[in-house]
Amino acid sequence: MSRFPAPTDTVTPRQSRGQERVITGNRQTSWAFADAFVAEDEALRWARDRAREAGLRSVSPGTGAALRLLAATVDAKAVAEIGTGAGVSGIHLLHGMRPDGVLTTVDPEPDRQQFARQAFRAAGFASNRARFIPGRALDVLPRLADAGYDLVFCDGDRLECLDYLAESLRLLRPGGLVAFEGVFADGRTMDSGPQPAEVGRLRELLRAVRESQDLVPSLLPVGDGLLCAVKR
Ligand SMILES: C[S@@+](CC[C@H](N)C(=O)[O-])C[C@H]1O[C@@H](n2cnc3c(N)ncnc32)[C@H](O)[C@@H]1O
Repeated sequence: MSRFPAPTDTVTPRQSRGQERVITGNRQTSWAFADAFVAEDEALRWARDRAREAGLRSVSPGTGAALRLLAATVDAKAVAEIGTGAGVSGIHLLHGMRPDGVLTTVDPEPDRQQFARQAFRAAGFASNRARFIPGRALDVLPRLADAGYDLVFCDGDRLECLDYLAESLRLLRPGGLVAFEGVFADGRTMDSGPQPAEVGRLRELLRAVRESQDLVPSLLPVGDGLLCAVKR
C-alpha cells in the first residue's frame, strides 16, 4: 500500500487549522529562536563588538550557522570570502570547513582584517587556516585560481554583486557553492517604492542566479537574506 495520500484525499478542517497555527503563530518569535539556535562563543562576541564599534554589519548568528552548514556540506577545503569585516562570518566558515581547510578573505581595510586575525586566533584557529588579502575584490579575485574553491561567500560592495557572481562561477569547482549575504537589503528589495542603485543590482543578481542554467539556487530567509546556489 502506498505511503502517500491519493490526490483525492483531503485534509480535514481540524488538521488544516492546527497546521496553520504552528506555521503562522508568533512567527517573529520562531524566527528569533531559529536565529539564536546555534550559540556563539566569546571570540564571536568579541568580533561582533569590534564590528559594531566600526559601524559594520556582521552576519546574524543564524546566517553564521547556515554558513557553517554550507561549508561542511561541500566539505570545504578552500573558501574565498569577499568582505572580511571584523571576522564574524570568517569564524563561522572556518568552523564548518575541513580541519585542514584554508579561508582566503579579501577586504580593502587592513585594520578590519587585523581584528579578524585576532578573532580567528581567539577562536582557536591556527594562523595558517586563513589567508588575508588586502584589496578590493575585483582587483584580487582575478588572481585566484580557476575552479580552485569549494565555496565563495560574497559580503563586500553590493554594487559589485553581479561581478562577484561572474568571478565566483570561474573560481568554483563543479559542485561548489556561492552565497550572497544581505539580498533582502532590510526589505527594500521587495519594496516597490524608489530604491537606491544597490537594490537594483541585488534584484538583477536574484534574477541572474534564478535563471542561470549553470546554478541550482535557493534563497534562504536567514538574517538579511542569504542567496545560495550550487554550480552544476
Ligand atoms: C558587511 S562588512 C562584512 C562583514 C563580514 N562578512 C562579517 O559578517 O563579519 C562588508 C565589508 O566589505 C568590505 N568591502 C567594501 N568594499 C569591498 C570591495 N570592493 N571588495 C572587498 N571588500 C569590500 C568592507 O571594508 C567591509 O569590511
